Amino acid sequence: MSVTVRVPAKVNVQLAVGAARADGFHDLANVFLAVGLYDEVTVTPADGLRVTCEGPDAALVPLDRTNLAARAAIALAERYGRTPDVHLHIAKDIPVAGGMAGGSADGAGALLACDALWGTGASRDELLEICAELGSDVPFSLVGGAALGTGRGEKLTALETGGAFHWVFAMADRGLSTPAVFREFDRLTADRDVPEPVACEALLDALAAGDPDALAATVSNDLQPAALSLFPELSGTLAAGRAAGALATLVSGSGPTTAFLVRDAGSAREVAEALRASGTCLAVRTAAGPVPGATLV
Ligand SMILES: C[C@@](CO)(OP(=O)(O)O)[C@H](O)COP(=O)(O)OP(=O)(O)OC[C@H]1O[C@@H](n2ccc(N)nc2=O)[C@H](O)[C@@H]1O
Ligand SMILES: Nc1ncnc2c1ncn2[C@@H]1O[C@H](COP(=O)(O)OP(=O)(O)O)[C@@H](O)[C@H]1O
Repeated sequence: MSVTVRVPAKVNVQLAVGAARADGFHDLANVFLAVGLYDEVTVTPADGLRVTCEGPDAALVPLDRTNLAARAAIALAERYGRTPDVHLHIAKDIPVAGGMAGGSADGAGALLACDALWGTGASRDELLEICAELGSDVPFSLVGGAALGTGRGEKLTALETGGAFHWVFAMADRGLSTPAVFREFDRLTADRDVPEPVACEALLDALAAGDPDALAATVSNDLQPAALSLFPELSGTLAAGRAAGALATLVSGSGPTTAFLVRDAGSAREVAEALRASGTCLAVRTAAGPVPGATLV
């Protein structure tokens, strides 16, 4: 018997970053939107713990116990006093190290799949607690939709959305390390006071209204200067998307995937085509959000 869970990628429509905390993390006002690009995690009983992965980026995914899917299975097994004897197979469509929370998606997916397979009866809150131990973005991968993440991003408040937002995503030819981007943020802000991160009211209103123009006017990412500093070529991709008529252009989270907000599915196809022709990125995808979080299929 196998259990499969489908989990979406995310884009951060607002990422406000505070000063580094004593534990090395940064307080955030992180407005997540789950978008329709998915990984699937299938869990099957086995003699021991094994991870396999398929997909265009599969070679970049660790298959040992550092894989977030493996860590999720181990964490749940430990809590329920069992051994994580499962084969975890990841069908990966979310770019790796791209700022779209692919690893977090696999962690949340494996957790939900193992929970269903083992019938642990864990409550939603218990699952969310394990997610937060696995990584700052993992709780959001479980819940999906749209949410404000505070603390290091793990404390979630669901947000209302008035409709679907359409996006084009441009994938880069290499990844960026999330800790390295936060370190670069610290370096770039070393000579000034970094304000407490707060969610932008106008942005929350734009989400609630389902208004892409209002959302475009309010999106922001405090990690963008750091990502561009480490990966300057991304400014060419952003410029190509802007020239193609995107309503807003931004780096997704810590990057290097770039995100382009557009008005509708037709504009998404046009901007995607122009980005492909620009030669400024490796691959281009379209997706809309919000979509539900980790879901049994
Ligand atoms: C930046 C964001 C935005 O959503 O996502 P990505 O763009 O990487 O997908 C997240 O904050 C990434 O979350 P996640 O990838 O789960 O990070 P974690 O495993 O918790 O932490 C990895 C490292 O990132 C840094 N980190 C992460 C979160 C945070 N609030 N402050 C930090 O300083 C720390 O250096 C930490 O050691
Ligand atoms: N299941 C997984 N899928 C992808 N990367 C993983 C996974 N488990 C661990 N990793 C590690 O996490 C790093 C960050 O991956 P990912 O979550 O895709 O990016 P991001 O944090 O930018 O959204 C990868 O470079 C990889 O070494």
